[in-house]
Amino acid sequence: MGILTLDHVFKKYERIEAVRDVSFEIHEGEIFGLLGPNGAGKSTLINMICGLLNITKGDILFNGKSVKKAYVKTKRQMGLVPQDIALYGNLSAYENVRFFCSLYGFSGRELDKRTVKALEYVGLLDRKKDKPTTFSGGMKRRLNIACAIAHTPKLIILDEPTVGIDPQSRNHILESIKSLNAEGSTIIYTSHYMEEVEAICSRVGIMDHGKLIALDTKENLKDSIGDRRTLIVTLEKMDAVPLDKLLDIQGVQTAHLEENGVRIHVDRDAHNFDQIVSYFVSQKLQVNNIENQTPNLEAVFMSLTGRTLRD
Ligand SMILES: Nc1ncnc2c1ncn2[C@@H]1O[C@H](COP(=O)(O)OP(=O)(O)OP(=O)(O)O)[C@@H](O)[C@H]1O
Repeated sequence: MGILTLDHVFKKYERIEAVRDVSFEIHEGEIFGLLGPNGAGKSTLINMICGLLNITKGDILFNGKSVKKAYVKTKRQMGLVPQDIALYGNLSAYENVRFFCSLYGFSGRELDKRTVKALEYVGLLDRKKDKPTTFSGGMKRRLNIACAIAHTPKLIILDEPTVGIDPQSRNHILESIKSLNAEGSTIIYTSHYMEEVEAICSRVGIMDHGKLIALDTKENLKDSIGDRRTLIVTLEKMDAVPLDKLLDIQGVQTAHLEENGVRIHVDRDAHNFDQIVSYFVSQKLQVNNIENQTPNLEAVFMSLTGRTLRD
């Protein structure tokens, strides 16, 4: 049995059905990626897992016990890094972590030891005396993570922890997640950045409009669209780009306009490069670049929904 089981979970807000019949299992020891565009229902699902939101229908079991019941001991084994940063501005970094960890029943030397370790994990020990109000966005996010992990939870859930931060903090966060996992924590990582999910997760669930539309290892997901390649054609100007004639070229499966050009899916073995270039030339559209992409999770999402993750 998995560490976490979602069994036909629904969530209905007043008017919106944000989560619709989602079922899956999280295996102990894995880094599971929950990928989906804004509004897909990821945060709603996460908040139900942590018991912060009521489940409209269905159930979620953590270590075999329903999260609907307030089993304090069970809940202590979860750590949530929420999307919105939750820190006390008038406390130092050290005091913030210490406070959150104390809520889990730790005190004295053990509490201090855990506080130091968590700050070390996120690379903020040298700033322990400073208040978060003096921190950059990335440092605040790292401190937020330290507060959620100091009690060494078995399951750590991170809800888009890298939104709007600098690349250095982002790398730091991704590395800390890998280390926490190597030390035994199971991780759920939600994001709409497919590069991050590809970099650290082993299995991936893809959500869209409240539904789980795919779940597998990232390799299997990419293999599932292995019958095609993606060409990204960058154009000098985007005046008028008729796509219908492109679809007449043998081996072209789909074509979508993007900000600076056209994204074209072609059969994996198609030899239609010349015809595609000739088509743009015939339309008097100057081609600045053509990128031949190997399948990634963005392509999987595109293949399932016809949209990009950031539409
Ligand atoms: N408290 C709420 N009341 C009503 N509707 C809500 C509430 N919270 C979320 N929603 C709606 O539920 C849907 C799913 O939102 P949710 O925040 O779970 O998505 P998400 O995948 O986490 O997206 P994001 O990355 O933007 O947070 C959206 O349509 C959103 O507008």
